[in-house]
Amino acid sequence: MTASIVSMTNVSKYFQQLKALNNVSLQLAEGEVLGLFGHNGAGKTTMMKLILGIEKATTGELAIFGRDPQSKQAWQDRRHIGYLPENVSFYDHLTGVEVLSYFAKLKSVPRRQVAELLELVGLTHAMQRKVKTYSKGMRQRLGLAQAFLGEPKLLLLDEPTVGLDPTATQEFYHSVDRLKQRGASIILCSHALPGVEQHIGRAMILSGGQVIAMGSLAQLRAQASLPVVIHTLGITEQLNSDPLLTCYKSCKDSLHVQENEKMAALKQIMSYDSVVDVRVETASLEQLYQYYLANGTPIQGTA
Ligand SMILES: Nc1ncnc2c1ncn2[C@@H]1O[C@H](COP(=O)(O)OP(=O)(O)OP(=O)(O)O)[C@@H](O)[C@H]1O
Repeated sequence: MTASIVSMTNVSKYFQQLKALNNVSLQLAEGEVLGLFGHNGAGKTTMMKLILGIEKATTGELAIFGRDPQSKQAWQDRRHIGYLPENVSFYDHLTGVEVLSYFAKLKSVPRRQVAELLELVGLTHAMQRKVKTYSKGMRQRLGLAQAFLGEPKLLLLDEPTVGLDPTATQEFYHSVDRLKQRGASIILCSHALPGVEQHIGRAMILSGGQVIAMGSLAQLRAQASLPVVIHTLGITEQLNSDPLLTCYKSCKDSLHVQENEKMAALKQIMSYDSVVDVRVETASLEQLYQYYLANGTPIQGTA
């Protein structure tokens, strides 16, 4: 078994009496993308800071690339970490290309990557302009380019799509997918849930510093037992008369069915010649998030 890129075992972080993180465990494998979710103050940024070695855990075990992030040797590993902080800020009087060249030098990354990354995030046209003239979205794009420098093996992205327009958001997720394919492990923290789900392997939901849900979306859906919604067209009458279909909660042309009953319901629906269309909708990340915030209980142990 390959070693985890991020290994956290029963990690807690206290700020005086406040438990910002409480008994959190995580094993993040190479090439895995974890979505980290939670309300304001849930502990997401604290977790990233512990992984970066900016903050020290109060209790618990942490290993990044197999090493304690507080150890002297860990500074070398940080070259392989890309970090986009929540509120990105740069030297305003420098141009875009100067800012990125500066970070490239700090990370010992070849200069050619600067132009490549500016192109990737769509800033080539503005690279000679001072950052103080950049819009919010342009600053965010520059922040992403900075995080992508040196093809990091571990990427920590705090609210990466804030301020990005829909095209830039899509391009950002393409970059995430590409880095993942090349083996990078990614922790992606976002309040903008729609659009995230197809790019993450697992989700962790934090509440008050504690993990209240952890797993793939399929696992979280199964645990939550949220119904699958089957939308139909052309069988309104049968939905109200067929006893094999009226037993499911029906709303106009839709049925609310438990996952394990889905195929039986679909077979029955398809037995009618008049059926024109069928669409199956599973619980979205947003719905799962709301469900676990309302019903989740703290999870202990290795995840
Ligand atoms: N240096 C600090 N000193 C004292 N308390 C802190 C410190 N850093 C964070 N906290 C507290 O720890 C808790 C978790 O904060 P954190 O920034 O990790 O939350 P978050 O999930 O990232 O929130 P947001 O979504 O608003 O960014 C909050 O109550 C916060 O006030």
